[in-house]
Amino acid sequence: MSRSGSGYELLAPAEMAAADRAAMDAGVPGSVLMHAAGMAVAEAIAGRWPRGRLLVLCGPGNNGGDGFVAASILAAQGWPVSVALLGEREQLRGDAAWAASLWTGPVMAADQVDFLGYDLVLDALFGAGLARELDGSAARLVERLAGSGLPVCAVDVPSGVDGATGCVRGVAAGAALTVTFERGKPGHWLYPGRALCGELHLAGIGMPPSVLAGMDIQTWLNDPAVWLDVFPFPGELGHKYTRGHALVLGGASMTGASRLTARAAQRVGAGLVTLAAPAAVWPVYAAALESVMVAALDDTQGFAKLLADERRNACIIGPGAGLGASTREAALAALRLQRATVLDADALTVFQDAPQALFDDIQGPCLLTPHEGEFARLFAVEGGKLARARQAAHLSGAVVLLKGPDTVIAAPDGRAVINGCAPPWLASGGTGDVLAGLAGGLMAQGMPVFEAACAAVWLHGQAARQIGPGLVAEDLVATMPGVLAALFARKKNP
Ligand SMILES: NC(=O)C1=CN([C@@H]2O[C@H](COP(=O)(O)OP(=O)(O)OC[C@H]3O[C@@H](n4cnc5c(N)ncnc54)[C@H](O)[C@@H]3O)[C@@H](O)[C@H]2O)[C@@H](O)CC1
Ligand SMILES: [K+]
Repeated sequence: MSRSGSGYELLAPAEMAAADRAAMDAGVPGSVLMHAAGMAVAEAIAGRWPRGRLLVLCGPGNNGGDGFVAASILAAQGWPVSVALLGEREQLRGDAAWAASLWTGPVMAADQVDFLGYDLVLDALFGAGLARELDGSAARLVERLAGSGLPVCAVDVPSGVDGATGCVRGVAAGAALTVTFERGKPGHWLYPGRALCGELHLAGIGMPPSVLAGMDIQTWLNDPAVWLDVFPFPGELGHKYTRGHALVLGGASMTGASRLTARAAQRVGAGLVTLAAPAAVWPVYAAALESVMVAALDDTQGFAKLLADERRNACIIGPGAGLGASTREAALAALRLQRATVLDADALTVFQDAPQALFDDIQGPCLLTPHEGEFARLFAVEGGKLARARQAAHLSGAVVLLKGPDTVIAAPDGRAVINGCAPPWLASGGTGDVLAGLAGGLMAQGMPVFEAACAAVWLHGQAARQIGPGLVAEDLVATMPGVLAALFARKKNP
């Protein structure tokens, strides 16, 4: 899936509607925005497909209005265009009624549509105004569209996809191309909506920049623009003691996991990394690690004792840690001392019986990195992925990084980022351990938690893209220098 256009700010449909209203208040008529939207759709279609028989499906609101505009423009360019309307023409209101008046050809009733005989469909049924599950004639039409096998261009979102959540409300037909306006929406980047959008094209429609600049945007696509300003680029006068000291808890049996974590923390720039492991397995770790220091833990309080040295300013606990008391004690010790703390894997599950006890101790900088299973063990929250991550951050007081193909990072203050750069070959054992190490390594260097989490996810995804299929977790660590070099170059030449 390729994505064109610029812009990493995301607006939920209700926010986009508010922007539309503000633009109108600022003196840009809705019809002007709608004409620009329809024109952008027509241009996108003409730029992508050879001229062919086009069926335009218009809905009862302004999404349908965009469809009427695009139909009129393409017909004037000589495209054979047919238009069908879901609903009654007399019921159209405002800008949509104006747009329909531009179309002088026949308008079919949606239930009369026969998909045979067309080369392409423009789906302008529902966009930002989707308010409930599709049912009845609307659902039947979208089901028939999905089953038609025809290529689809969707206006704003594929009809039935909720722009706020990416969830399908009833039914939706996948598009080859989705043309949206001014800013992307969370639903373009959250699955299943993301897969249903096909290629995403972002078109400007003349919204005054002051309108968008005046919005309190809280949701972004993961992009260095969100966090580059606070990324810890090493200073010329820096030395290892100024670049943080990450302390990683090693487990008694799954020794590879925390080694990956420690190496990732090093690679991303932590000045020093110590791996603290039970004394019985200390030789395993010590033999496998050179520049990572290995400390032997003789009891469950050992980790807390290591934290007495304040220079150990960040902790990464969980990968391969095991579900015993030592993992729990280490996590609580780090949190109580308000060290920058990453809790991953076992360090999340170990609190499943009493998550509030964990949340009560989160007073300082803390990142939780659950996958969906671990998340469900800690948080009884419902809704789309973005809303659930936000609620979890609010409830716990930690930044929550909810993993998956569309990883969401949410901060307790309401900010959230959706990641769009993780290829599917990242889904393999050990990659999460590397991610925890990258985040913790950045936090050790003083990067704020939310931005560190976003940067870690981005670096992880970029490394995976460079490696390609066949990736194993170790490759991510080895690829990090090249990814960082490209990021450093971007910092110099933004
Ligand atoms: N001036 C504007 O507001 C602009 C809006 N634009 C377009 O307008 C769209 C938003 O327009 P609207 O807010 O009118 O919303 P939509 O056109 O997406 O949908 C609203 C209509 O659908 C009906 N509806 C909602 N959910 C339904 C369901 N499940 N089953 C059956 N009917 C349902 C509503 O009753 C209403 O009639 C955007 O997606 C974009 O395409 C663009 O033209 C840019 C300018
Ligand atoms: K649509």
